[in-house]
Amino acid sequence: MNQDPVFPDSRSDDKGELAPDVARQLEKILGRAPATGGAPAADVAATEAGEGAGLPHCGLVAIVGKPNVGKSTLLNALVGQKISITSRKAQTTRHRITGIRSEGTNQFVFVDTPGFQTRHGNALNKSLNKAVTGAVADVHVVLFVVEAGHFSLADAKVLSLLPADVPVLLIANKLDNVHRRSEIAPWLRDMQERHPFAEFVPMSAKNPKDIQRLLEITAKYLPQQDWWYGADELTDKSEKFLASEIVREKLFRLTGDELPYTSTVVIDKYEEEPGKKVSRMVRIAATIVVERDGHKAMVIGDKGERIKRIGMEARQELEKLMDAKVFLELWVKVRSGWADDEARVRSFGYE
Ligand SMILES: Nc1nc2c(ncn2[C@@H]2O[C@H](COP(=O)(O)OP(=O)(O)OP(=O)(O)O)[C@@H](O)[C@H]2O)c(=O)[nH]1
Repeated sequence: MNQDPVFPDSRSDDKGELAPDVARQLEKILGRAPATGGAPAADVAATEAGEGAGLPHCGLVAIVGKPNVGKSTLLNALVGQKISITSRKAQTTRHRITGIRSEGTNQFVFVDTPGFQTRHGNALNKSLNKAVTGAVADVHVVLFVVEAGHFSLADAKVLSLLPADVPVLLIANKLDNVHRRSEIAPWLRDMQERHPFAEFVPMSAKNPKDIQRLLEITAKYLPQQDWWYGADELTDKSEKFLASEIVREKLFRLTGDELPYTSTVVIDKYEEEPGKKVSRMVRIAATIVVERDGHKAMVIGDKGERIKRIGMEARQELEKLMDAKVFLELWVKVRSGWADDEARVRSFGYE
């Protein structure tokens, strides 16, 4: 029998009461040929678009869900390497990029959505909700992760924050924990009442075939546009990227709420040389760009105390992450009207 690896024993589920689009989704999942069934991600995007085969697609993908549903596991599997950085201060950027996957003609840029990620129950409070919703509003697709067969109040809270005009894929994760697969169809029926999900993806983040299938499904929602990052970003360029992210994290953490989020960090120099006593030595020069003189004074602090501390903490963390001796030189510059996007592009060395 042509068994599906995701739904091995649910081919005869009654789908009669499912809405046609959900039934189609389910049909796709149940009827999918095992193992070899998936077209390459690039082809999927091109086919669904009907045209533009071979043209680049690139977009922002947010992974959201209550704690412990498997978001980090999913992100790491989708990106293919562990690069997620955590920050204690939420909303240091509108989009904290947690990973990039470039495959075929598609570039998936995964972004963190501050507030959704926290372990603390009180995080979904009112003041945070606004920022959370804002951060999700301009992504191209949202992966809303729940545990297959479950839907709690905490899941409902996260779902209620999602904007209506962004496609949301329901990721029913940990399918391997569901022993009676036949119960999934009625559960999906229930789920379709809760939100107009664009797709239903029962899967396991620990199953590489499911991850590949999810990439193919997600690819359909990436707009046709040039890639924002090099194909090798987060491999050989990743450390430069990490350096700017870590300086930025320390900057915002040590200035509290005083500094506007438009302040940014640009890496001016990133040089690696073989060390004499250690195997690697990295010299980094970075500029913290702020909008006003007052902000500059704030970053520098009394007798330079604050910038020293930012530099020291960033250096220590970078040394641990890179397993190298790091020399970090920090500068502060005032530039008003500094646009966030321009800064981001420059900080990655793409001008
Ligand atoms: N059985 C099973 N366990 C999974 C799967 N995906 C994740 N897990 C486990 O679920 C637990 C939580 O996973 P995380 O990836 O840390 O979840 P998270 O949503 O990032 O959690 P927070 O950081 O608390 O928000 C871990 O023990 C994972 O190993 C899956 O597909 N199947």
